[in-house]
Amino acid sequence: MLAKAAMTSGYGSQLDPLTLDSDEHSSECDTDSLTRKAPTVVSDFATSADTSASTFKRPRVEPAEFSVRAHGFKRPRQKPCVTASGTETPSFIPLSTFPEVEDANGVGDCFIVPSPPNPQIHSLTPQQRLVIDLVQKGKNVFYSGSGGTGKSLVLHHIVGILKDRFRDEHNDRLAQGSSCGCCACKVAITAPTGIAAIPIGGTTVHRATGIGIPRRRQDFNRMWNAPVKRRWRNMSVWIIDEISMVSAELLESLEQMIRRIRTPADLLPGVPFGGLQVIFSGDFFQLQPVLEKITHTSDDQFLNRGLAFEAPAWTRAKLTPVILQHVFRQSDGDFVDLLNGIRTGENPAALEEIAKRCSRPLPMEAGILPTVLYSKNADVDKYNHDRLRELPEQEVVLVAEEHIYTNEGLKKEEARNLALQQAQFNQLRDAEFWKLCTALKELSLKVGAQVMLVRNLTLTGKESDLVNGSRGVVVGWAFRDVILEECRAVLRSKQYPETPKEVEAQLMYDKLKATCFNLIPIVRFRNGREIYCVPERFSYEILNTGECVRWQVPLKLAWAITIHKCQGMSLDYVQVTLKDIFAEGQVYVALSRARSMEGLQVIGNPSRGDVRVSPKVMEFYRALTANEASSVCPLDFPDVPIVVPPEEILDRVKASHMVRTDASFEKFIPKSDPPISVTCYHCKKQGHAAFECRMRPIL
Ligand SMILES: Nc1ncnc2c1ncn2[C@@H]1O[C@H](COP(=O)(O)OP(=O)(O)OP(=O)(O)O)[C@@H](O)[C@H]1O
Repeated sequence: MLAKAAMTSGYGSQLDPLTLDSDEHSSECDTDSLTRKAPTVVSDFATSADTSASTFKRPRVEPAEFSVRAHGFKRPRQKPCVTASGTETPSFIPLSTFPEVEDANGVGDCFIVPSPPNPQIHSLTPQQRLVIDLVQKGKNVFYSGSGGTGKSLVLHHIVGILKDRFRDEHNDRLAQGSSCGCCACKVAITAPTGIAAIPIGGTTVHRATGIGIPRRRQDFNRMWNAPVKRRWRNMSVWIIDEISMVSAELLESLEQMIRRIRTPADLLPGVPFGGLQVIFSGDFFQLQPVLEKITHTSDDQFLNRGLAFEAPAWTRAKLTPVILQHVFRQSDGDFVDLLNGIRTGENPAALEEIAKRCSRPLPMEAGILPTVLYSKNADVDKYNHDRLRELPEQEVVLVAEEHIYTNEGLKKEEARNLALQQAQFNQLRDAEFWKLCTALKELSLKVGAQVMLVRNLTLTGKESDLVNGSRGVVVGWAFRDVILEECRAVLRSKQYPETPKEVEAQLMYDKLKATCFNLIPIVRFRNGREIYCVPERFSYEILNTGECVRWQVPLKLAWAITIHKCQGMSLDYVQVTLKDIFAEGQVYVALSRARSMEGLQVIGNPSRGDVRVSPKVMEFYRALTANEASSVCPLDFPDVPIVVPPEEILDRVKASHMVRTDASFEKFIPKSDPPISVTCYHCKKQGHAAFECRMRPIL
């Protein structure tokens, strides 16, 4: 029994026996608590077959009169796996047996690097190429541009190039000794939020640096934790996407810590970022970091203040800036100009103009309503919930199939081995992935539900026009058996080279056979295309530990989402509710998701006063484009107080020619040039020998 499946087994018990697949998975599905009548198969349902470009007929089942809460079933494997309680024996399924990780993230000891997009699909603009050239030359780069200029696309190319620069293969043994040269160990791909990190195959800045959610500046000392320290000493390149959401205080504190970790004590203060190549991508006109609420007034409190370019570390990094100019998301030049006027604050009246032109209700196209954007979570949840409830159809809850694969197998029946497996299992079980994965653990759908893809689909083995953010509507349900049979019929006459229809059938067949989902939603997209939306594999690997896998239908309800969640998305059919706007850049982020004015509706009578742009950001970009020094002064942050283990202090003390001044061995005075003011105390509170060491600001 697979471990994660065991964790969700409560849902695996509601499968209708009538819908069981005849293959080997079926026997594993419990059938005890389902109370429903047999669904009827309506074989000729496809009402929109005329508009569908699909190669498959879509026989539909009517889920009426039954309560379905099924599909995420325990999947049998050849080998048993450890449970949450550790009562079963763990399985060893080498990661190499799995297909390439599609949305893996760097966590734990290492980073998994995603495959780059096919470079032939897009020809890059000269500016996009320039960014890549600079990266290849080893420069520190900050590249920016308005929404839709291809920042994320360039990032994927950069990752591909770095993958070529460093070895592909991870060396476990060397990694222990801190010098594995594989790309995963050498490149930290990060973003400030999980939502932004997952699509680039990265991890959050907080997780990569091991700082968690810092409340006090002292919390940055978590970076001295041995594996984190080792990782950052070994790292060569640090990528931060959506840099606009990283605060100056965070960047400054991390830079200080990374520099100290990477610089031998006798060479302090060292070079910026300890010599790491840094690549920052983002648009400061978009969403900004959320300021911590001040709960108490302590000197040590971490407040997440300022924008990244206000950090002294930003100046020290000597970044080469590149501004991408060509907007790809929207093809209508007029719309691009209006959006840019709102983005930079130069033409706030553009908001009124867009609102006027886009105030009419959007027609329902192919049964699809536009996605509604709200600024607040509560509005979104309520809206989606209400809309789903209003639908008269039977609700079906698709429960994800989840698995944990630990790296450590049952090679030896040793207690140590089992303990390691348990530790790996615990780490995987607690991974952020389960919370942040874009595929939901439980997806409630009804016929008529407005949905959105949460991943790009490769239906015929190539990139399709159905991408993350594509809008659709659930038009029916199909039985797994029926789809499998259809696939078999197509594949029976398979020849080489395969036709797109055969590739599609094979991919669909494989995905269905890999899971136990017995009802598959049929979704019609805005372009009229109608598909079986079969489960996809979402995975997350922690190097040297194992892999978390979630199989789920790649959809989410899309009547509404928050503006913060939509940063980075392209939406083809969107209704923006401009009320309760509370952040700078929020109006621009909301409107610039739309691919065209035809697909945009604005609600709420906004006025030019609703356009809020930070004067600091305006000045920053003005100076950048004019190639002048910005008048925005770096903020002044006190240096991070360092609490390091004694051996670190002692190394530093020795290397900095510090002398002990008292017999109790608790206080040191440095004699170094440049002078570093260090005071070390025995840490009695923590009950072990640690020292607090205050260093003077190193600039
Ligand atoms: N050189 C190019 N040729 C063709 N299409 C491109 C090119 N660069 C980007 N695009 C397309 O433009 C769209 C927007 O790109 P992307 O999401 O990378 O923009 P972005 O700058 O990251 O946007 P945002 O700031 O809103 O996150 C995508 O569909 C992408 O494929």
